[in-house]
Amino acid sequence: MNTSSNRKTRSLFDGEILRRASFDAVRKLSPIVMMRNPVMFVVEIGSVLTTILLVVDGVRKIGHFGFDLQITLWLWFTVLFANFAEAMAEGRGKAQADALRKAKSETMAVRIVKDDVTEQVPSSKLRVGDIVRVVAGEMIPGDGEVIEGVASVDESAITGESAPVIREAGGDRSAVTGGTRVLSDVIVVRITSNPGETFLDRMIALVEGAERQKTPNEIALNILLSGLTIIFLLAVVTLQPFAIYSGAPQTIFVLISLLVCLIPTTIGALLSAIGIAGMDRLVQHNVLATSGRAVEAAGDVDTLLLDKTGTITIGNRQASAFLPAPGVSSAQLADAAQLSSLPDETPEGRSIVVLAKEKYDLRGRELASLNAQFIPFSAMTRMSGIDIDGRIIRKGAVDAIANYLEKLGNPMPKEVRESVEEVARSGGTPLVVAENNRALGVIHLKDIVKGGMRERFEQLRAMGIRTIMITGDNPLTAAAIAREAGVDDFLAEAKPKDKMDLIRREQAQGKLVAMTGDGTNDAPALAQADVGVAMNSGTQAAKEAGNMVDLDSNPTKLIEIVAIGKQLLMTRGALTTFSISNDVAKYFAIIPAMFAGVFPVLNALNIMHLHSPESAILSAVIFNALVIVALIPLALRGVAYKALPAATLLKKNLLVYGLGGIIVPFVGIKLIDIVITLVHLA
Ligand SMILES: Nc1ncnc2c1ncn2[C@@H]1O[C@H](COP(=O)(O)OP(=O)(O)OP(=O)(O)O)[C@@H](O)[C@H]1O
Ligand SMILES: [K+]
Ligand SMILES: [Mg+2]
Repeated sequence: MNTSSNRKTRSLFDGEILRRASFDAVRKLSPIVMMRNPVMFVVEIGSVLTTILLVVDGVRKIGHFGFDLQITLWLWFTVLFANFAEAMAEGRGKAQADALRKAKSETMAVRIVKDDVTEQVPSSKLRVGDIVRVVAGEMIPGDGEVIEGVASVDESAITGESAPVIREAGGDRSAVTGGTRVLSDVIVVRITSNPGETFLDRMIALVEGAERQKTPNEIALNILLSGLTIIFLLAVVTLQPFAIYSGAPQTIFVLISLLVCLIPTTIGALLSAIGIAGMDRLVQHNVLATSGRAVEAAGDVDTLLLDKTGTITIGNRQASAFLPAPGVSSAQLADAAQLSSLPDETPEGRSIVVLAKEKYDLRGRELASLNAQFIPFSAMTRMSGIDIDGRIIRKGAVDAIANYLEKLGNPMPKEVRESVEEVARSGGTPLVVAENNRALGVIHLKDIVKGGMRERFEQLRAMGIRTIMITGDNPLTAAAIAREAGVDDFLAEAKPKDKMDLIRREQAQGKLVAMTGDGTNDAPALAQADVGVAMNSGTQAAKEAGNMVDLDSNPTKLIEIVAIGKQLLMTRGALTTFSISNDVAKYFAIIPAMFAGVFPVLNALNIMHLHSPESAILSAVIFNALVIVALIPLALRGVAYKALPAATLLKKNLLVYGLGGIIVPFVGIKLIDIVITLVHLA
């Protein structure tokens, strides 16, 4: 199955989506659903009232049936058009959710009971903590973390990308997703989510919009719109006594028409569609956002933090050379490096074992037979090692080993520092190896910067966003990579907490911070950031901490995310402006129509020269409904975004949507008036 073809080719106005949205528009008439949208709920109540009155008047044979019927119908259309807009926005996500459900097929899993004992269980029976073995050709039965082995995996079911990806134990590429397929080799996976709570389940709920919550901005705007609605409701209600007093009592149909024309129905109808369409645009870019608030925050981001390994660089750090200290042979260094790396399940550790084997013909040793204690790597200590037969071997980041040796009273020799600098200047990661209290030399870990980084960072700069690389690596390596990738600034030798503290400092200055990362050591920072984008290739912890996951694992995806966020904010602003200003014209259509009979001077307001009072009111109501439909494409696609200063954009939008909002209805209402007059005469 290929969801990406679905994702990328299904147009916004696909026939099937239109059909489904038409049904949904009717379904959404339920008052329980409508109540979430106060402006449109008022229109619905108005429609119900006019419908009842229409029947009562019909039975009693009073009123202008033709006019009243048309008003009633157009009021219902107004509500339906609003529902249709929302349903259209949900449409593409729903279609995508259907496709994803197909990937959720039941498979049989091989669960490891203990050591060599395995059993077959259906994937739906797997629970958190279960260990399963998956071999080439099989479907991965649930979300989990690879704890043993390396494999290439086809993740197209969720990413739509057909190129296989590497998933391996130990490093930052250890997370696997249920429903994806192992293409080669064997991996052992620890299951990390229960059935019904998997990534695929969450992804389905997300694209379908089932979990969508209103953002604080939307809630604030809704309150403002409700306030306006109440004010206009009071105005219309108090108008009637005045109208009766002046000898021109108005029918309920006319009063409700006036109310509906005055309240901000355009934005009320499109607000939710704008938000959903923004989230959907992200999905089209292979980004899953768990919070709408994060999408809005993305529109205002000032600072972007990225980790180095696996985000800016490919992240497959491989040992490429041993640089021994004076008086130490290469073989001796390789031996110690290999020994300390035998139980080290990180990609770095495994590559050291391989290099030692290749270069110095050191045999892979059987660890179990040796009486050894392993010290695993952690981002806190930035070291790993082994205690074996009285030998204490450590390897790790330069400053970590330097401190360690310092404490043992034997500082790192100058020659080792020189090797370190040589490796670091080339952008490689130097790992220093120490045995007992002595530095044996340096391992050169090679990594490469991903393609196209420099151009993308330049784009971010043009958008006014400052990029900072943060890494646990040493300052020299960091500087080399920062220069090559073209980031604005960097922070080296950072522990997980330092990453988080840097974000806090930026936020304390009132800045909105985005963070992109993949490792467990990035998780606290991803959680602290306003926009936390985890790479899909990253660890489970990183994916859970962030509020977005990039299925393409592309660190510069933030460019698109920011553009989509800005576009969302601008679209909402533009349509709010348009909505409020386009209600002005309707005032000029309806008020003269209501009172021209008793106050001929009000005819001066009838600048559109509408045919009759009835056609004037009807035209305004029809325009009010049709403008919703006319603006659906804009609400769904978003207003065009260009990387211009905020003030310029604001000025331009006020001109287009504010002034446009005042002029367009005058023309529109006049045209509708001409058409209905012609139809009546015919
Ligand atoms: N298996 C290992 N054993 C010992 N030291 C290691 C091992 N792996 C990495 N290191 C050292 O620890 C440092 C910190 O690693 P960490 O994973 O925290 O950050 P990083 O991957 O270098 O950077 P980033 O945060 O950008 O991903 C590395 O730069 C390296 O010097
Ligand atoms: K209106
Ligand atoms: Mg990392």
